[in-house]
Amino acid sequence: MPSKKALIRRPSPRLAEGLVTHIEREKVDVDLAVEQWEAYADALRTNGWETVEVEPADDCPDSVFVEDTVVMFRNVALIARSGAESRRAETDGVEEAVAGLGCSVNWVWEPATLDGGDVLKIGDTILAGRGGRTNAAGIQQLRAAFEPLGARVVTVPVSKVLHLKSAVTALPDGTVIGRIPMLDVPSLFPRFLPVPEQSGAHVVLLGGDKLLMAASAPKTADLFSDLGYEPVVVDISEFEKLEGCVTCLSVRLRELYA
Ligand SMILES: NC(=O)NCCC[C@H](N)C(=O)O
Repeated sequence: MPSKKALIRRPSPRLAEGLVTHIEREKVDVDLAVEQWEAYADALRTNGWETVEVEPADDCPDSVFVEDTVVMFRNVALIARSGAESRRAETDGVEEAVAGLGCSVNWVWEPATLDGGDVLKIGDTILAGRGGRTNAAGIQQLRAAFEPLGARVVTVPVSKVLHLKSAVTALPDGTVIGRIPMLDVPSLFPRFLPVPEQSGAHVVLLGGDKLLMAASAPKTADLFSDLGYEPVVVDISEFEKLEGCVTCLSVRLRELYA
């Protein structure tokens, strides 16, 4: 059944200790991050999404990036196993949250690793990034979990950015958006629209023509407006310092069964 719920998770007081892999570390203002997170959650609610808070994980600096902990396909949740060992404890509260919403729950098992940020769904096609956080076994387990439900998993090599979705996301019509220098194999994305800013590669589809996106990509917001979309802009500067983007701060549940 169609549903409009979004999992979110309050930032840890230890957010500033979060992992940084592909960019220089910058000082994170945790109070500002909390304000930005609240504004992000408000933007979801204002646009028709009921937010569901996963129990905070204060000892896990990166726990606000809840997208990495679980992949949803229909009402089935696949609990991830991060390629970053320091992030594995984050899944505990997430299992409870998705089970509480009536999802059927599966797990990624050792030796597989998979971060939700490496999984981009476009209709029933699931693009899976094989990169620093997701290994081949992780992709096999993703396939085993979701292909029997009608998904088709397509693997994409990722080496230049943290996750597949750091490089690309997709517009409501399925057009993949990103910047070519960030892609290992650009030809894997048949309908591709280059965007002028790296953080413009990240959109959360809010429904209809609305695209949630970062304030750091104003030229891309203009481009999307010109194409007939309605950008909903949030400032997430403190999360961007930790290689986060709009997509990683929530998990949308669009087909709950209950
Ligand atoms: N899906 C995402 O893009 N998640 C961002 C995670 C950032 C976090 N500092 C990490 O390195 O795991």
